Amino acid sequence: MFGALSKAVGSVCSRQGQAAVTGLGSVTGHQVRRAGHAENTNTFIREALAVLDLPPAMEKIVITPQREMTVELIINRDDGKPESFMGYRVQHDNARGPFKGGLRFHKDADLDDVRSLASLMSFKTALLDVPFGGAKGGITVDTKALSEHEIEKLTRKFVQEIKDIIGPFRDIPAPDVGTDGRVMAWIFDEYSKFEGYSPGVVTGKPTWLHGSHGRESATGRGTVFGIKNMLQAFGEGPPADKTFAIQGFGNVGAWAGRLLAEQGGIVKAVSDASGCVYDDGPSGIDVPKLLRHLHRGDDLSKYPHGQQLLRDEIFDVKCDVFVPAALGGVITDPVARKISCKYIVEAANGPTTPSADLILRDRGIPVLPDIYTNAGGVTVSFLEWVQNLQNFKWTTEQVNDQLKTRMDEAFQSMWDSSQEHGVPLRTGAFTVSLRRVVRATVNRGFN
Ligand SMILES: NC(=O)C1=CN([C@@H]2O[C@H](COP(=O)(O)OP(=O)(O)OC[C@H]3O[C@@H](n4cnc5c(N)ncnc54)[C@H](OP(=O)(O)O)[C@@H]3O)[C@@H](O)[C@H]2O)C=CC1
Ligand SMILES: O=C(O)CCC(=O)C(=O)O
Repeated sequence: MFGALSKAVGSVCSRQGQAAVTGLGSVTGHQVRRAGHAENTNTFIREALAVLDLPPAMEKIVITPQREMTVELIINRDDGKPESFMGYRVQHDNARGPFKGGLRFHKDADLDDVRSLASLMSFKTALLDVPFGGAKGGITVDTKALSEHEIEKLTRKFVQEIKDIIGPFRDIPAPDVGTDGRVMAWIFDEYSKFEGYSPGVVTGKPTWLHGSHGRESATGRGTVFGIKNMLQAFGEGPPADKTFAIQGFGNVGAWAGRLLAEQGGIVKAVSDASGCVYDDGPSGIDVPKLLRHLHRGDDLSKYPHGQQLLRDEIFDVKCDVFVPAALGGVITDPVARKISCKYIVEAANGPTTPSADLILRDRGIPVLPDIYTNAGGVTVSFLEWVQNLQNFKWTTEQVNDQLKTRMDEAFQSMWDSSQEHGVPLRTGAFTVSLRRVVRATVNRGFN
């Protein structure tokens, strides 16, 4: 086993030159179109595995999730009629610490989606070197069709069904698409009914209920730290005066947009599910004004300033940096062929398909990968969990400083590995993570 370990953690391998061919060459565009999201993630993992000289058994071990739970959730709707929903929790890997990852409430969430997102979590926590493994959960539900009371009942039902496999040292959920601090508070409350007062069972809670300062903004803020690091590494200078287009204007997209604008970045276009706003003026969209419009409950598609485009016309906007911050699988082959930006920064999880990724490489458009870009969320979740265990509260400045330090360090590791192996940043990121996950797995043993 120590032979395997030294192979696992040893340095470069002779196969690195073949990586692009070995990793993605075996996956044709046709296969990728048929494959689900999990297979897309696995393609990226396999490409990094081909760079590292790991024992062959490791491929199955790092790809296979440890546990997948599917539960039926029946609630009485407000009209008194029962309705059944499906919920999922996939625990991918816990070699480096308790399972960790968000909960997605969305009409298209399914087991395959959640499986892919769980796997990304294991490699994200490893890249940021926070002592967690990876998990993800979800419920197939259109939250826009449910009342707040119905969403609360559904959340509590979900906790009742998964309570035996979560816990502060077992598996710690957090927000993702369609969930927020309010949902995390219900999870904390429902779990505590069974196991006693347990703030550490979930992160992303409201700051007045054991949540951490800085968690709500953390993923967007981390994205902006990532953009700065990337621009600097490519010799471009700071974000000021660079142009941005942001797909998705929820928690992550809106925070990234707000912070970029504060730093002099020009946000030319933003979109959500309802449409796209575009402003080609010298200062772009007035982001605070747009946020005020949205906070009043008005649709983005009804924003009276700038120009209204169709939702997917955001991909046609010429900009320096395109930031997908919505759902996975949106950068497909046709999008990759036409997109008109210098860099893509994946604030969303899994936005680029493997075949589109190849097209972007051919076009020389660098991609800052999801497992790095959006890792600010889980990093501050880790800080929240630590505060919960200590029953202590840090200041916003302390949290944001820690976040910056960790995003900077992770960037350097990813960059160095990418340079060392002559591979794209995504493969560089996965090689760093895989080494850490495999080392922990092998050190802990299998008996
Ligand atoms: N929240 C977090 O801390 C983290 C989130 N992420 C990832 O970031 C991404 C966004 O998550 P988050 O901001 O939390 O989610 P939210 O639910 O807060 O926001 C999602 C946004 O995406 C928009 N959207 C949905 N479909 C489309 C579409 N087809 N085109 C354009 N916009 C669309 C939504 O629009 P509408 O409101 O109109 O439906 C909404 O603006 C996800 O990929 C998530 O996994 C990653 C790490 C942590
Ligand atoms: O904060 C967390 O624990 C996880 C957030 C998340 O789901 C993600 O990073 O994709």
